[in-house]
Amino acid sequence: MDRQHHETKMKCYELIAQSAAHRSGLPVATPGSLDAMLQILVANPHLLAEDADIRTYRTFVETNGHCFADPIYHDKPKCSIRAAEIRREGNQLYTRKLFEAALMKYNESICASPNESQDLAFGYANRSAVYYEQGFYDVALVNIALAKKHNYPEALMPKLLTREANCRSMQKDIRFPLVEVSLETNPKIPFLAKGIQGRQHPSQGPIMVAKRDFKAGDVILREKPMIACVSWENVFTRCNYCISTNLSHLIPCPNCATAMFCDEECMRKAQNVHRFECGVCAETSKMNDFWLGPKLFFHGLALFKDDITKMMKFCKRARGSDSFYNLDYSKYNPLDEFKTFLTAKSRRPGRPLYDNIIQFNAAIFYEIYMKVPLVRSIMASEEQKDFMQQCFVDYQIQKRNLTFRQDSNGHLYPIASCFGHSCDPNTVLLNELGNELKMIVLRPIRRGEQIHFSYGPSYDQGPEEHEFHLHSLGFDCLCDVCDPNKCYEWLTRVTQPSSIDAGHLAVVRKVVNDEELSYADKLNALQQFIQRYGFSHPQEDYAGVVLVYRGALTEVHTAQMNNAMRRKICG
Ligand SMILES: C[S@@+](CC[C@H](N)C(=O)[O-])C[C@H]1O[C@@H](n2cnc3c(N)ncnc32)[C@H](O)[C@@H]1O
Repeated sequence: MDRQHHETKMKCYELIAQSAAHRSGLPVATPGSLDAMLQILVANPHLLAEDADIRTYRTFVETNGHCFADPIYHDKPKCSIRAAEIRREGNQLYTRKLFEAALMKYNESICASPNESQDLAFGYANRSAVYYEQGFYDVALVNIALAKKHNYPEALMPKLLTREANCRSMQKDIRFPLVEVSLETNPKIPFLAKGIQGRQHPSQGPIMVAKRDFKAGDVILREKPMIACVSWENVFTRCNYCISTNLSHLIPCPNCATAMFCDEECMRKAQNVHRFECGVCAETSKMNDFWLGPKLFFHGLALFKDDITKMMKFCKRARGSDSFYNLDYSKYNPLDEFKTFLTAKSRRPGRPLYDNIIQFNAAIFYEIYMKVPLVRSIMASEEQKDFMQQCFVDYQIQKRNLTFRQDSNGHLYPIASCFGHSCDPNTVLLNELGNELKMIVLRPIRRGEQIHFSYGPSYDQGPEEHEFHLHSLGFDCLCDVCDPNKCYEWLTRVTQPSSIDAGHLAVVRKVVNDEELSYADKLNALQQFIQRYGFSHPQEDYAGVVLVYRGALTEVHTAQMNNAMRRKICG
């Protein structure tokens, strides 16, 4: 996905360079794709002109709207016939034992089922069959309960009851190792370890620095997103509110066929923003990479209790903190956080062409959201409409400046965003399955050192892959590996002769490869080694162990997330 984006962008830069030749008659790529947008921009130079403003883009979208929309993405109403059709596609995948793909279809079918229809019950029952087949009996039981609650037909009940009885007899207690480290926390940011401070770096802007030593394995940050949205590919696999990956127990929005939630609580919390997009969710979620600006706008509007005049006044004179790091999260105030979002500073340079695409997208979003009666009723005057569209642009640019890319879903993690990037990071940021980020120390960090993680590029990816990921950063990396003033010294240290005990290294390798040993034992052995030989970083042997440790942490994290999810659903 990332590579595809990168290639598309590169292609467009080439196109721009030869734009004179391309100004007329460019073939339009898949409607709605980034590729298509870039081509349209090149073919319509007035959109790239300096005086092009939100009205220029709005007029263009109003007159040409039909060529941006791909009809498959249009929101469809709930419908029994369609739900049954999608379920049948799921059944075919199930028969071929393509369980994950089958689950996605069952979720889509559940979402398309009219409220209280038997299709809903069939969807849950089929989902239980997948989990039964895979041996996840507790999750299967939750889905059987959902099917029963939603009028599963009496005539078919015996089959479901037999599956239920089988699940109960097979249920086992499954345990995963825990690698929690509890550190004293920052009094103002209770989800960040104490002893980490913001500081200005001459070339990287604000950075985070250790004010005390940290050990390998220390969990220094656990953060939930301020706001998040799922991409089109994930609408039937992730919660629309908290973006947790969740194939097993998503429940549908009662009013649309696109949004799903973990449970009633996520559904309730989502309403602040979802009520503005219910009915156009399919259209908005296909705009990969660009939905966060509008989402932040509606998040803000909800904080002002839908009073657009009040919000406009507030935004004109908003004076917030220049960094989320300075907020007091122990007295969490979403309005202060929103204000900080508006005023926080970042050093990311502007990207002219990319900003044009954001303008273009904002105009398309404007068209889509104005179809929602609630939005139309609030945005009454031209000034209010312009304000909304301008916010879509500004918030998207601001979001891009403040954040880092982790996956294809959109999110804003205020505190994690304060940390810089390094291609030789001393922490790892994990959020494989869920919405919560966890920052874990990979190797000893001494007082005074910068704390960083990788936004994507990492020196161990090999030159070509590393180069590719560096391109997608959107800024020139100045970490120890890439900064021309530092890289020679870094390389010299990599190739220095090993100063670690060969016997100890052999023991660690043996422990890691021993299939009889638990993850907890392996992590323990790795952590002790990494801690003891911290001074040898980045020598090859040492760096190799750190890499293995990073992989093991990721695996254990995934297992923990699965376990946490099972506990959440199964009690
Ligand atoms: C998410 S912010 C990180 C916090 C931050 N320094 C800031 O400006 O808000 C990302 C921005 O930090 C800067 N940055 C982070 N890591 C960097 C690095 N390795 N080299 C150069 N600049 C970096 C870039 O300007 C980037 O756009």
